[in-house]
Amino acid sequence: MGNRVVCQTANQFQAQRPNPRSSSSSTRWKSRQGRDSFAREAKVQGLKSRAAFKLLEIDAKYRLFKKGQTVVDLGYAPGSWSQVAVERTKPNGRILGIDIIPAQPPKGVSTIQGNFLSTGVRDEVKRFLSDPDRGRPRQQLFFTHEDTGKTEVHIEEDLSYIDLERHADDPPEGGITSKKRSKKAEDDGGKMVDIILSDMSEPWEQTTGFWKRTLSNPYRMMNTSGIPFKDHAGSMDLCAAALHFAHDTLRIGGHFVCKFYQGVEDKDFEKELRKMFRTVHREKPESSRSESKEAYFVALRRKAHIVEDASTGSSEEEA
Ligand SMILES: C[S@@+](CC[C@H](N)C(=O)[O-])C[C@H]1O[C@@H](n2cnc3c(N)ncnc32)[C@H](O)[C@@H]1O
Repeated sequence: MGNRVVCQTANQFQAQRPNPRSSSSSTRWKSRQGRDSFAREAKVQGLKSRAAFKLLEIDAKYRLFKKGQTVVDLGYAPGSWSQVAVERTKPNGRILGIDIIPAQPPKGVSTIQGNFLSTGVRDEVKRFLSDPDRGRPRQQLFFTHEDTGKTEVHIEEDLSYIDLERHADDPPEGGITSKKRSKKAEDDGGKMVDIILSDMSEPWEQTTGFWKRTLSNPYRMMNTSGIPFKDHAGSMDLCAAALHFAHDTLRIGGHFVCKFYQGVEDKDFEKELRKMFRTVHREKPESSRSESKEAYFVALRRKAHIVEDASTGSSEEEA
């Protein structure tokens, strides 16, 4: 089975890989080999990219996932974080991935293609999530911006007639009926997401590797510009959009994981996270390349009664 994911934590995996620091000669070559072993291992495990190990490492430390959760994966392509989320929330979790580029959705993942910085796309995501049952059987949405500014949405149901017949007598997923799910969503004031993941990085025009352009290997753009401030500023805009979305959709007690490129503005963003979440950590996973400024905020357990000030975008106590 091509899509089978055998999730192994980065720590378990780390035990098998060479320690780049232990070598005395050809250090650079060996350390590069060491890092590349994450890519090789991703292939072996049927994961779509080495990025999976960053999330596995974060999850091993903070235990983010539970069965049946709703997870939104921002910047999901090619899809290894979504694969981890599917595996960790199965059998009845729902995973919705959003990406600006087209990509083959991993098994069990619903996807929306669009720019998450656009309000229209974020509204489409909210509409999708507002039905707590939607996305449990896989659906794929293509959100296409035409030159005219018009939007087209196509939905594909993933379950065939035969699948539906086969599962007709199954008990409700995880014992939770659709009625109970709707009631829970109501109780949470319409907030229906348990975890928001964002591994988005501003896409820049690709300059090499054009021969790799396929749907299953969708990198048509680079993830960094190579200009530190540009990468930092772009990433802070993406983080802000993800946090704004969290205000509207994340349950009390829900978690938020967000990639950023370190720079002058990240402290202010961390302050905002601290207002909204019980604990906030900065993480630089082992599998994140050491030469990269990339890091992750892991914000745990959304507090109750914190709302967003519409004019400043800042978090404050509910009046
Ligand atoms: C590093 S990749 C994510 C890798 C992914 N976590 C995985 O495990 O396969 C970053 C992704 O963010 C997406 N992205 C960047 N800006 C975006 C935006 N404004 N809206 C949606 N997706 C965006 C990129 O297209 C890219 O696919």
